Amino acid sequence: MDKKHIVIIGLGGVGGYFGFKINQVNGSEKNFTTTFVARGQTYKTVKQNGLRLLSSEHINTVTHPNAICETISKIATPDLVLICVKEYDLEHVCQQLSEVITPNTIVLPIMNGVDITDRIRTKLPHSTILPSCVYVTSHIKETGVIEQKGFPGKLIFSEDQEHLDTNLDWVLNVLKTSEINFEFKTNAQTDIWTKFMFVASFGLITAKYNSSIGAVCTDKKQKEEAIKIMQEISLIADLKKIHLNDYTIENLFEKAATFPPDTATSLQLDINSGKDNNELELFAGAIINYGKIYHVNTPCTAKIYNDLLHIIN
Ligand SMILES: NC(=O)C1=CN([C@@H]2O[C@H](COP(=O)(O)OP(=O)(O)OC[C@H]3O[C@@H](n4cnc5c(N)ncnc54)[C@H](OP(=O)(O)O)[C@@H]3O)[C@@H](O)[C@H]2O)C=CC1
Ligand SMILES: CC(C)(CO)C(=O)C(=O)O
Repeated sequence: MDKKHIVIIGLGGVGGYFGFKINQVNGSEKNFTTTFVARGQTYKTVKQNGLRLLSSEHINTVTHPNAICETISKIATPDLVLICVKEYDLEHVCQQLSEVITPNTIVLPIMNGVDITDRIRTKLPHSTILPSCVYVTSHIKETGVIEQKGFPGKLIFSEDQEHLDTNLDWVLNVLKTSEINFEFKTNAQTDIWTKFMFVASFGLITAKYNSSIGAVCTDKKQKEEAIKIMQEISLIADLKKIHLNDYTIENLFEKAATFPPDTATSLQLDINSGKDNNELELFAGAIINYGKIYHVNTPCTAKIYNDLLHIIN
């Protein structure tokens, strides 16, 4: 049987972490073929030196893929594509992917956001797309070097309700042999919205105060603002018939307490480092838009959205 071809697009915090794990096990067992897609200096550095992951989970810190491409157009017959980019790059990635995928390619986005699967489906209408969410604390330490801190990253994903006949056994097997901490579900919508509630509230507040997950848990003002954002999201989720439990907000603060207290969020890092792009629209923009659609007032999110626009501009 032909070896499966696994492609990881984006070697940042998330793609670098999960891509490293998948590739490292492949390095020793060679059960499948891996291609990394990276651009610019990341492409050059990883091509030359391999991908480095600094993590307490791995003693060997370097891994070399079977192939590395600078553009998606160079990928041939992928069986599984992990999309690990920021949301502002998603449209472009999907556009390019539409030229190279086969009818059997499975797409697994590993990103934040509640509408990622729908957005990919508009560009790749015939593909199997696995809805997911992820908890991990990892970032680009320097070009080609990813640093991961705290507990092992956790991926939660589900089958595609529109492609229930797609065989996912081999995908689950790849994740298992790669020692990736994952949960596979029939439906992951509740998990995706719970994660959204977590990252949108902690992301927006840490970005506004340039603080940390620990500070949002302990500072009275930051915690109150985070809770208000969570309540706004919870009202929207209710109207969308996404069933969050009565203790979700409490549980999310318990979850936050399991992160190293000084953990920064990805939104905070992007906004406070003055990057040209950030995921403010994915978080605050989405809450405000859903609020308009479902007639839910979102004053706290709107205020922080405006505060952050001032910081950015
Ligand atoms: N980091 C974290 O701890 C967590 C992040 N997330 C979410 O995961 C997603 C990914 O985030 P993260 O990994 O942190 O983002 P990063 O910015 O660290 O990495 C994204 C990478 O994708 C690359 N990229 C973008 N477009 C392309 C392309 N067309 N071809 C090749 N490479 C491309 C970027 O390249 P370049 O460097 O050239 O811009 C960048 O290196 C986001 O939605 C984020 O919110 C979720 C949980 C935790
Ligand atoms: C909050 C965190 C670190 C949890 O995984 C995250 O998703 C992000 O910063 O994007």
